[in-house]
Order: sequence, then C-alpha cells, then structure tokens
Amino acid sequence: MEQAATALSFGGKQLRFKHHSTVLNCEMHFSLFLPPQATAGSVPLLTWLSGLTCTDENFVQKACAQRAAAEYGVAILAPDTSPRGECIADDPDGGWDLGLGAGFYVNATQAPWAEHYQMYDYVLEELPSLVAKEHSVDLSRQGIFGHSMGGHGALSIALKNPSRFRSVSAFAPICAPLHCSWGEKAFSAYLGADRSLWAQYDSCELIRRSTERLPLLVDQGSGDSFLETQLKTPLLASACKDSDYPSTIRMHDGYDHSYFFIASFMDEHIAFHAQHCAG
Ligand SMILES: N[C@@H](CCC(=O)N[C@@H](CSC=O)C(=O)NCC(=O)O)C(=O)O
Repeated sequence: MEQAATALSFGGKQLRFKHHSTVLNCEMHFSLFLPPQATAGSVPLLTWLSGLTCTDENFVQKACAQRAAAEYGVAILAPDTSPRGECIADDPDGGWDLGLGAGFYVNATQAPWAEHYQMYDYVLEELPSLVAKEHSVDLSRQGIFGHSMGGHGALSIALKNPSRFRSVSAFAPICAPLHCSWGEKAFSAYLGADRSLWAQYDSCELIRRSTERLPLLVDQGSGDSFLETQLKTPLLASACKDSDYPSTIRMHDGYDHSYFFIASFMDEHIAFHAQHCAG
C-alpha cells in the first residue's frame, strides 16, 4: 500500500492510497480520513460508497465530512466505484451507468465483467481488512453509508451482513435496482439474464427477506431529477412498512441529487453512525 496524498484536516488526516487489489485484480486508489482520536486508540470505521461516475475523491472534496468525523472521532474509508485501468472492461456503448465508475457494488458473474468487477467483496472484505492492518480502526464498530448507486451499495451490503455493521444510511439511494433502468442495465450485464439472481442485491427485496434489524436512515431531496425514474424511494418506504423494518426515511423539500444536498445533511449522518458505533 503506497501513500499517494496526505493533508491535515480539522486536526485529523485526509489520506489517499494506491494499492494492488487481489480481489479486483488491478491497481486501485482509495481515500481514508483519520480523526485526531485515532492517534490515541482505535476508532469506528465508516465506509462511504459513492455514486455513478465518481472516484474516491468526489466525497473527499465535496461532502464536507471531515469536520464532523473529527468531532465524533470516526474514520471514513472512501473506495473507488469500480475497478480501474486500461485493461478493464467498460460500457461498449460509452454510457456512464455501466463499467468504469459504475461497479454497482456487486460481484459480477458474467464475461467480460467477472474478471475484475468484484466490488462487493472488495468493499466488504478486502479493503477494511487492509486498512485495519495499518491504521487504528475498529472493525467491530463499523457503519456504512453512500449516495445514489453508493446508497444502493450501502443498503444492500449492510442488509446482507447485519452482523458486520452497527448502522446504515444513504442519500438518494437507488432503492430498487430491479425496477429502474440503471439497475436493469447493470445487473443484466454483471449478473446475467436471470432476474431471480438480481434480488440478492436489491434493497427492497432484502428488507422483505430480513430477519435482523439495523438502524437505517435515508435522506432524499424532492427536487432530485432521478427520484421518480431511478431512485424510487416510495418502494423502500413500502418494503420497510410491510416488513415492520424500523427506518427513518426523510424527504427534503427542493433538494436535488448533488453533493450540495449531501453536504447539507452530512453532519447528521455522521452523528447517527457515531451514536450507534460508540462503545
Ligand atoms: N456525469 C453525469 C451525471 C452523473 C451523476 O449525477 N453522478 C452522481 C451520482 S448518480 C448515481 O449514482 C454523482 O455523484 N456525481 C459526482 C459529483 O461530484 O456530483 C452527467 O453528465 O449527467
């Protein structure tokens, strides 16, 4: 693991690393914020999953997360959104919703994607273990959150692994990839034509199948241009209601899909995770 950048921020450190991922079979970058409390002992680890077209750097530069992370004493790990490199398969039609920057946090089973697109295992297993080997983060106190495609990733990964996380939250998540064109395009490429295999990564399906409960917070802007076509927040609200899954799903008048929205509520998400990851 090679350090690519470091900067002090609110008494903590904003770091960027390059490493070889054995799971993804390529070179990757990721970012890690360590709060000042990490110099005295291990701190909870929050994983942030970004949306379509992002790298690890969008969150670092635009989410305004460092001040609250330093205040509450939590580390934030920000992975990239897909495998990277010239040899990595990409959307043959040049779209930004498949391939590079659009890994959807699943383990692809189909050619040509399966060779590198294993983002589920990378985010859940390889990266936190790698970080914990070299930094004082406590893997028994983890939260996960994300935006849009990353909100889908955070919800689905947490719902599939409730014993690994204390809390989950999302900004404008893709709530039901089985029922939107972004999800249908990505899942048919990565997972194949059998839709029954897609359900293992669909948050609404996972809520309906769940037996354990995690604290769950979702924020959504009413002025988000993707709300009706791609995100479908009401489907998540219905799944939670039908399954008696406790959740806080908040609509915010006029907010759009951008990082301006994310930054506006970032402090509340970090406080939410810090509360559940304490002790
Ligand atoms: N590049 C596209 C817009 C893509 C976009 O809006 N990406 C969002 C995530 S969408 C769902 O996963 C994003 O986070 N963008 C990065 C940012 O810094 O805003 C276009 O040209 O329309």
